[in-house]
Amino acid sequence: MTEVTPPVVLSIGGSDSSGGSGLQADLRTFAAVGAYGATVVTAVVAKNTRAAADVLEMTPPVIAGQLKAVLDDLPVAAVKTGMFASADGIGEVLARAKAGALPNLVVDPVLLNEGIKSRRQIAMALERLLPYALVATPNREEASALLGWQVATPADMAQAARELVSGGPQYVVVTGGDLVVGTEALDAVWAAGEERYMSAPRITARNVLGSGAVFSAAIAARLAHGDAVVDALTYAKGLVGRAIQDASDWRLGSGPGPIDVCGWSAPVI
Ligand SMILES: Nc1ncnc2c1ncn2[C@@H]1O[C@H](COP(=O)(O)OP(=O)(O)O)[C@@H](O)[C@H]1O
Ligand SMILES: Cc1ncc(COP(=O)(O)O)c(N)n1
Repeated sequence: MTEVTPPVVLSIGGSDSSGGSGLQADLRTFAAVGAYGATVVTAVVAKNTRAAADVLEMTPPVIAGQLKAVLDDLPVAAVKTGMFASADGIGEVLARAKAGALPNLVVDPVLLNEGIKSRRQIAMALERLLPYALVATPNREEASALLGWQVATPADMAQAARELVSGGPQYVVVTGGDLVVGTEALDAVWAAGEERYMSAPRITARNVLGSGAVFSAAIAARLAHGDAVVDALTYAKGLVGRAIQDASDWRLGSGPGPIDVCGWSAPVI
């Protein structure tokens, strides 16, 4: 059945001037999944497909003002958080999460390496936000930073997911986009007390920019549509794989470019 009004998903994160990741990727993903996207900008990142040049942080009052404007008005059904430039910015989101105002919260604990002054403080603030998340989606490096040990192997990823669940979120996916295990793209999932892996064919592709953003945004969008969490995870895994595949011939920028979440280059069957 077609919904009359699309479900609203709120993305809280950074603007990526290249358009490949961050809020821009989230909005494309929401559109591709049939959800309406609202945004809270936490930072403006000057970057292209080669490197990030500069990060302009939004102040906590600016973040709080955007949160208030959206949450006072729109029927937000799911929320995704991405990049933050400071721990104080996360504090504003945490206050709303504690007040129960952020339904179906998906936390992608983005920890950028370039242009960020206080990575450790951001990681600690994200740890405080995680108990309010329904789903968390760290990649291996982010899981390592959150837990303080090196998440290397698939067994480590499963252990990391289990440890992060004990810190609060009900579901944790440790993504392994950069892990080469045979021909598989492997993610470790801790879901409803059970450990499992999600696996899909690994695509040899140079364009993988925004894969993590698309994955977590698709989860939030499907949750907004009313999917059970495991169904939303399965959907997102399929979508990101297809998007990487369909963008494999794209030449947008001279570094790793964006992925085809909208299916513009999908084969016509
Ligand atoms: N080359 C690839 N082929 C297939 N799936 C991939 C590939 N790279 C990443 N993925 C998938 O994309 C999702 C995002 O993972 P990842 O790339 O680890 O996130 P991030 O961008 O945060 O580092 C995961 O489901 C991962 O398995
Ligand atoms: C502004 C900004 N920059 C980078 C990322 C990480 O992107 P990904 O991990 O999905 O490639 C992000 N979520 N937001």
